Amino acid sequence: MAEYDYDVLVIGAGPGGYVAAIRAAQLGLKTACAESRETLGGTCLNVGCIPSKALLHASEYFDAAANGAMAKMGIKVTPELDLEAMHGQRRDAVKQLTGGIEFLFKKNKVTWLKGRAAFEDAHTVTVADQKVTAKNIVIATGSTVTPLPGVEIDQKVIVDSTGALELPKVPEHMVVIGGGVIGLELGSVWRRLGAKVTCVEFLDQILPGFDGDIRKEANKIFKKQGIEFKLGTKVTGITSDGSTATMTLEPAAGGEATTLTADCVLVSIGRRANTDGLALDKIGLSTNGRGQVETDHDFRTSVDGVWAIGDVIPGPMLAHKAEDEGIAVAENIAGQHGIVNHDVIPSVVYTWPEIAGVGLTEELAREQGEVKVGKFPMMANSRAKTNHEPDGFVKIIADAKTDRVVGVWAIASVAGTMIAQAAQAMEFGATSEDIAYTCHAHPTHSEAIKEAAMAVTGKPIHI
Ligand SMILES: Cc1cc2nc3c(=O)[nH]c(=O)nc-3n(C[C@H](O)[C@H](O)[C@H](O)COP(=O)(O)OP(=O)(O)OC[C@H]3O[C@@H](n4cnc5c(N)ncnc54)[C@H](O)[C@@H]3O)c2cc1C
Ligand SMILES: NC(=O)c1ccc[n+]([C@@H]2O[C@H](COP(=O)([O-])OP(=O)(O)OC[C@H]3O[C@@H](n4cnc5c(N)ncnc54)[C@H](O)[C@@H]3O)[C@@H](O)[C@H]2O)c1
Repeated sequence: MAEYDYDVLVIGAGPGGYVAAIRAAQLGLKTACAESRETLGGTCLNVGCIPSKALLHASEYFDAAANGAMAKMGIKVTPELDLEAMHGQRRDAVKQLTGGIEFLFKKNKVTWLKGRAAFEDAHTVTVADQKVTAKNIVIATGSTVTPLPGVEIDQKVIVDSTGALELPKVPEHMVVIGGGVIGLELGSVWRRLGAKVTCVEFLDQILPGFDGDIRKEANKIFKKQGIEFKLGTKVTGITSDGSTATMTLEPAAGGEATTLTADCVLVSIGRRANTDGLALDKIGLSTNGRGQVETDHDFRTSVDGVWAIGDVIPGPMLAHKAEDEGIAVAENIAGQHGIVNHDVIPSVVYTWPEIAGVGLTEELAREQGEVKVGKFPMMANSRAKTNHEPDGFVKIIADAKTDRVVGVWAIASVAGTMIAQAAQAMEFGATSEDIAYTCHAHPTHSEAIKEAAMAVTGKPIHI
C-alpha cells in the first residue's frame, strides 16, 4: 500500500493552485487539489481578472458609442444600456472558464477534493471531515480583500471588488477608496456606464509601484475622462443609512475633516494573504509580519514537504506570477529545476488606455546605478494616431554602461499586449540596441517600443 494517498496535494484552485496541480499530474505525480469554492479557478476566474475584464471590455464599447469616439469614425449611434445583459455575458465568461478548469482536471486526472482544507500535520489535511495524506502539500490559498478598519462591507452601498462586479444598477456617485489597480479598473467600468466617480487615495499619487512618469500621465488621462481625484486623503469613517454612505475624509498629513456622500463606495485598499483556518500552527509554520507564508527560491516553506505559491507568498499579487510559480513548484517537487524570474513580471492595468510595465521603475533604476532613458509618445505612432488613440507613451530604461534594458513602461490602448515583447526581451538580456534593430511590423502600436529603444541613444525617427 502507498505510504500516502497522493504524491501532491494542492490547497486552493486559483491560477497558482490549479496550474500546479495540472503540471504535477502531467509529470506523472498522483495529484489532488482541495478547493472550497463551488467552482475552480480561484479569485482570478470567479471574482477577479476574468469578470472584471468582461465588464471592462463591454463598458469600453458602451463608452466609445456614448462619448463620440465612434461618431468620430463615422458611426453614429445612441447606445442604450442593458446592464442585466452585460452582467449575463460576464457570468457566461466565468462559467465557461471555470468549467474549462474542471475539464482540465478530469483530462489530467487531478482529483478535486471539495471543501476547506486544514492541516493536521505536515503530510495530512482534513477536507470535508476526511483525512487525506500527501507526500507534498502546496499552499496556494491566495488572498482576500483588506478591510478598512471599522467599515462593514454590505455589498450594497459599501462594496468590495466582488460587490462592485455585481451592482444591479449604475450608481449615481461612486467613491473609490484606493487609487490602485482595482479602484481604477472598476471605477472606469462604472464611470463609462454613467456614474460620477471620485477616487480617494491616501498617497500623493495613484498607482503605487508604477513608474513615476506613468503615474502622473495616468492621473492626467483619468482626470480628463472625468474621474475626480482626492489625493493625499484618507477616509477615517463611513456611515450608511442603507442607501447613502457618508464618509469622513482627512488630509493624510493631518488637518481639517470634510465629508463626502455617495450611493456606492468601493473599498479597494489592497488584498491580504489567505491563511485563516489552515491551522498552520499544527505544522509549526508561522507567517511574516504581513501575514504571508515565506518560502525559499524553490517555493519550499520552512516545513519539510510543505510548499507555497501565489498571492499567499510575498511578491506582486498577479495571476500570471501565481501560474508561473505553480509550474515551477510542481517541477521542483518532481525533482526538476523550476524557476521563476521575479525581476521580469509584467503588470497591466486594463483601463483605457492600458497601463503596463515590467522591470524597474526609473526611480528604482536610478537608485541602483546610472541609466539612459528613451521615451516615445503614442501621438507620434501612426497606428495609434489613425485609431484616434493619441494618449500615452512608451518609456525604456537601460543601464548606462551595458545598455541592458532594466525596465519598460507604457500607456497605450494595447499596452498589455505590447509589454509581452518587452518582458521577453528582458528575459533574454536584450540591450536597447537589440530592440531598436529588431524589425517591427508597420503600422503597429509596437513600433513605439522600437522608437523608444532608438530614443535611448537619441535616434528616434518619428519625433
Ligand atoms: C477584481 C480583481 C481583478 C483582478 N485582475 C487581475 C488581472 O487582470 N490580472 C492579474 O494578473 N491579476 C488580477 N487579479 C489578481 C489575481 O486574481 C490574483 O493574483 C490571483 O488570483 C492569485 O492566484 P492564487 O492562485 O494565488 O490565489 P486565488 O486565485 O486567490 O485562489 C486561491 C483559492 O484557494 C481557495 N482556498 C483558500 N483557502 C482554502 C482552504 N483552506 N481550503 C480550500 N481552498 C481554499 C480559495 O477559495 C481560492 O479559490 C485581480 C484580483 C481582483 C480581486
Ligand atoms: N490588472 C491587474 O493585474 C489587477 C487588477 C486588479 C487587482 N489586481 C491585484 O489585486 C491586488 C489588490 O488591488 P487593490 O487595487 O485593492 O490594491 P493596490 O495595492 O493596487 O492599491 C490600493 C491603494 O489603496 C491605497 N490605500 C490604502 N489604504 C488607504 C486608505 N485608508 N485610504 C485611501 N487609500 C488607501 C494605497 O495607497 C493604494 O494606492 C493588487 O495587488 C493587484 O496586483 C491586479
